[in-house]
Amino acid sequence: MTDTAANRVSPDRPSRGALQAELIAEAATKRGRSSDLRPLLRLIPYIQRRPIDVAAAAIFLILAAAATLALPVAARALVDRGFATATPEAVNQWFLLLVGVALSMAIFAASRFYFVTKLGERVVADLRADVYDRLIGLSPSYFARVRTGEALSRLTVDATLIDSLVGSSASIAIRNLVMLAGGLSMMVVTSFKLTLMVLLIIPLVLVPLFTIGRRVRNLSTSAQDRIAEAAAEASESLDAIETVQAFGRVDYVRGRFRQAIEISFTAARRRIAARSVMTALAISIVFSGISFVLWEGTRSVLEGNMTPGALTQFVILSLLAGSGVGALAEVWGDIQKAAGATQRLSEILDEVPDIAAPLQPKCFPTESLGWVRFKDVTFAYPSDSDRNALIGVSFEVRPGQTVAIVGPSGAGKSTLFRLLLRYYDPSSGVITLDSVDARDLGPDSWRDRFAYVSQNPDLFTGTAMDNILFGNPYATPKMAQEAARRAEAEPFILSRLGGYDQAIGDRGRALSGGERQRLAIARALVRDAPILLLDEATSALDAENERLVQKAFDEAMTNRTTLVIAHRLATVQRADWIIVLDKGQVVEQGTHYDLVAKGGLYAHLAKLQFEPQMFA
Ligand SMILES: Nc1ncnc2c1ncn2[C@@H]1O[C@H](COP(=O)(O)OP(=O)(O)OP(=O)(O)O)[C@@H](O)[C@H]1O
Repeated sequence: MTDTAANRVSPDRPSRGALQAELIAEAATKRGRSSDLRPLLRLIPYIQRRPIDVAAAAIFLILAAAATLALPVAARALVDRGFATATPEAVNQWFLLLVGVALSMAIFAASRFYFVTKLGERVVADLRADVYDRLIGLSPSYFARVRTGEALSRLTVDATLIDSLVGSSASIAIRNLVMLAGGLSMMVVTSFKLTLMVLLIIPLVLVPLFTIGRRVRNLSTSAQDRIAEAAAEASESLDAIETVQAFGRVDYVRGRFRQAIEISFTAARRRIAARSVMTALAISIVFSGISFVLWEGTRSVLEGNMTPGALTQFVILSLLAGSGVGALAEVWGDIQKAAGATQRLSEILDEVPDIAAPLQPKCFPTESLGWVRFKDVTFAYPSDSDRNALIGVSFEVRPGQTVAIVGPSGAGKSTLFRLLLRYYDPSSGVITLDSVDARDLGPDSWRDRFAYVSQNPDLFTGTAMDNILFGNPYATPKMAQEAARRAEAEPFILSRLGGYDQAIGDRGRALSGGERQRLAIARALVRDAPILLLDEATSALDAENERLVQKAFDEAMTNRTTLVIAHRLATVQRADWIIVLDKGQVVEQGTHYDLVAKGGLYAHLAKLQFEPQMFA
């Protein structure tokens, strides 16, 4: 981790990671469950990829359970033989055996914990990576349906739930199942009658405990919600403190906060009361049960039907079995939650990208001309399939030409770029580059031939050099510097940022609009792609920045086929050809002077949009 200001935390505050973990854990408690456990089958291939860990986990699971079950046997031997023979040596021996059993239990349990938890972390790491691989390859139409926040929360919260399942709940469940099966069989062997009694008592103990347990859980969620509401109330009024004070509503706000606090206190009191009842019930039922079995057992010992050691063994075994049932019931909820989480992650894994490579993708000719053609292209966004955003659009951009696309807002200019970058494919019609149909290629090889500068370019946290090389990971630092020079970005990189290797801050937010755009032009230049797509910023830059960006654009356009969504007079005047879009259709095309002379939509737009610039 680099030592940036954002990462430095004061020692008495939780770190960013700790806060994040807390938020994720809180969100996880509120996630829904699924009574259908089938989605969990989806995890099997991930588990199968780690056979050694699975084998080690299984072996230590069984060994740890066996060692735990050996403990009551050792206790029995100690009581029956140790006490009976009563020689100090025998007692020493039996205690040594007991310590030996306990020690091996410790080693097996630790190894089981290590392998099972490691397996869980591994499975979740693999699953997370797969989900992210899938997400980043999906087309923007997916993110029009599913909010980015939702996708991210699946990647964090749901993956955490699966983590806790594979890394702990599953291990608890399997361990307790093994113990329960082993414990019960040993109990039957030790005393069939007492086992029957225990089997009757266990549900008597557990049913009321679970009923109240569920109520306590619901009450504690509702108490947390009330606290969150009170906190939101406080934060809203503190944010608006000036308004609160200006309107003399301080007492009113105090009253409301007090009320919110009281409500949350009442919720908390209910939870505490339910918990107290549960504690009392738990202690009384469990101990009555134990006493009853002990009473019956002691009578058997007195009648000579059982040795004291066998009774000791039986009591320990039944405690182990009882806690096994309790643990199983407790993790049942986690297992259902993890099934829900796996289901949500599987939905992402099953998502098929809209744009996929054909089975037998074609290749571009090695020598790229940069010749773009739209042939009768019609397109509707999947989220708005009744309305065509482009209708029968045909035009061509010949190698090396600069073509400006103009049109009123909503005309379809950006949509045209989105089709060129293959975020979507046309509903009908064909887009070709150097005579190759876009649909005959994989999206990556198609996009390789394009460099794109958007209106408001995304930059990444990192250095200026990282950001330029993002355009082309194969470029050398020297090529990146050359690109920055041509994009007029070098002066501010050296002076304001302090060099190529200096961080540009959180996503370059501290850079001005012009600086961001010049860095983005450098990123596009280093890509050295045959087609350049430029989306001129509509927001006004100051005169100096405007001049620099324009120079950078001019440099980028030289010797390259360029399509530019134009907002400036200088750009349209310099373009070889202008395409005028309106309501998704090409309504005019020609040169600036032809189109002005024609007196159509372009002439009108030029008057409204460009002319003021002539006098600026
Ligand atoms: N993701 C989307 N889903 C549905 N409709 C969309 C989507 N994006 C754009 N549209 C619609 O498609 C039409 C064309 O939009 P587009 O963004 O291409 O216009 P534009 O010419 O670039 O406008 P502007 O100059 O304001 O950016 C508009 O009617 C718009 O509402």
